[in-house]
Amino acid sequence: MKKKLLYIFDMDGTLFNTLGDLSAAVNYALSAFGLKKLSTEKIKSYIGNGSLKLIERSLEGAQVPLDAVHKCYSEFYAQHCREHTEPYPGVIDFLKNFPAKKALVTNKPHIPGKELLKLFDIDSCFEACAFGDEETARKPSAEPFLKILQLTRTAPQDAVMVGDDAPDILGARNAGIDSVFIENGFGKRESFAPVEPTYSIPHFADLKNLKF
Ligand SMILES: O=C(O)COP(=O)(O)O
Repeated sequence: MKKKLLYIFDMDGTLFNTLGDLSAAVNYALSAFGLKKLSTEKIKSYIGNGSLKLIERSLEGAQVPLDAVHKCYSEFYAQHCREHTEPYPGVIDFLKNFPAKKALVTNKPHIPGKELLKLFDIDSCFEACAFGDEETARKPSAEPFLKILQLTRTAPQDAVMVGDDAPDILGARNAGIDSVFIENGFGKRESFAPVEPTYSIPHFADLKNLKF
């Protein structure tokens, strides 16, 4: 297989362990509307398809206004997205030193997304970024991937998506891009079975040893 020229990364569960801050923000919003808090494991299973979907799933059918809870969540998370969040081992080194182009396709909204890139001083590592609240459809649509390929002038066969969840693996497939599944992120293989990722690695730190 040919060397990949462009690595496209997912954010939550791939570059960063954001679970602590995402859970705190979900539970803050649920409590503000008089609802019971959820376990971190439960919230983890609801992450992946953007912040509105995260809140819709977390409401578990409760009769409260979705938009108002989402606003409450988003305001809190924007203020508190840096408290427990850390990059996974090997992430910063790979982004700063691996000799390939890098881009981001995340379903995370741009405000906390950009905040984390700045916090860890990696915003200049990416040639192009697609966030979850932009005009293009979110993963698993092919749209954000096609936008990134166009912006970086890369052919699909020269790119690879690195992600931990169904929207990443399915979105890459929809765009005709190979994928690498990170096994210790937030997602589970069952969520995209019977589709298979092109490659699968236990941890992000294994990425630099992957031979295409
Ligand atoms: O915000 C989400 O729903 C998930 O974000 P991600 O695409 O970076 O995993």
